[in-house]
Amino acid sequence: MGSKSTLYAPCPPLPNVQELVRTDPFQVPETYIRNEEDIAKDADLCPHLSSEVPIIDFSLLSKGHKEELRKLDQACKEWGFFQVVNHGVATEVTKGLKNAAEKFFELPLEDKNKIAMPPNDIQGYGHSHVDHKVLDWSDKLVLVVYPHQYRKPDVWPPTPFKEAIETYSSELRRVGEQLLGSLSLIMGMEKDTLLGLHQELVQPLSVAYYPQCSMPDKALGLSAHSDKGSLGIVMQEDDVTGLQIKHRGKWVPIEPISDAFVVNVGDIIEIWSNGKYKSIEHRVVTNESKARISYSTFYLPHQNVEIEPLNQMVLESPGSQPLYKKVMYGDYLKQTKKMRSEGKAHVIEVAKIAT
Ligand SMILES: O=C(O)CCC(=O)C(=O)O
Ligand SMILES: [Fe+2]
Repeated sequence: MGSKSTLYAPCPPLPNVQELVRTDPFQVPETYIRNEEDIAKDADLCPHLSSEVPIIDFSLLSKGHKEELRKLDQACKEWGFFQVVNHGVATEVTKGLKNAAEKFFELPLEDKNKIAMPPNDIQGYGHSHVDHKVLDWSDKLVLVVYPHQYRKPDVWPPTPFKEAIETYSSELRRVGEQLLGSLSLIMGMEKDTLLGLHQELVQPLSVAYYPQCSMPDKALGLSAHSDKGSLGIVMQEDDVTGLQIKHRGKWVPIEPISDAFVVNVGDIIEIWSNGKYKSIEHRVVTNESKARISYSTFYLPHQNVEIEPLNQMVLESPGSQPLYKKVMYGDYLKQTKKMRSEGKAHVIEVAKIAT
């Protein structure tokens, strides 16, 4: 016995936030309240810049239209975020997922907990454990959908939610691969290069439920972070704004556009592009009167892939020097997970070369 067993004792599960609100809509436990300093920084909110977040026509992009590719390059350089329209995913598919998810979150907790995330795991319904920061005002269902062999059938919901996830994710695989193709082109490579560099395109889906919150300025639905994969695609609901991105030191809300997806550059594209394309900090704020559900698809490389700035991106950058060290993707994930830093300081600490 002794210290080792204490260290590895399973962490107690975090509270279910939806249930907290159901039992008392006005309670916000201390563990969710941000520190004063952080809250004071919210004066940097800039809603009027929302209309400037780039919008890209996916169907033109897929056909290789020069102007759309130029817009993509600009969006990834200046914003790290953009919305895509005309993505070709049928409304029945997106609606199908939204309807099924809404029904799932309405179930009693004991039913939802039939697919609870086991301790020390990242798949299933609940929260992956965090021991170092203010808690997020949300519950999540996280599933690795592709490749098939990473699936954990015990934490998948039953039909019809299961089918809706399958259908949506297979469509999103096509959209993600196509976007990686367009990114390869604007990085001066063959269309299939970035996809190939993943060795295996790992694709998790995170369905997040952000309950209403009686203290929206004190608790965040999701604290500031950057995504650790190559790309992320978020489907938002039409009627609740929550996602905000850091643009030139200010928080800019991403206003939902009906039938659009929000796409963002992750840390790995930032490293591959030697910092030309930016993995931007983002967060989700809470809403006093409405719950919000979001659907985030992530694309990640195989954990044994060595990530480093690509040659031609180094050559075209000022000074022609790599700005990031070589790091194995699995190690990158492990190291960044251990870190207590907020936001995207982990990219700097783990991969960036001091200049
Ligand atoms: O809920 C959202 O809009 C964004 C979620 C997100 O950024 C994430 O899960 O990494
Ligand atoms: Fe994110």
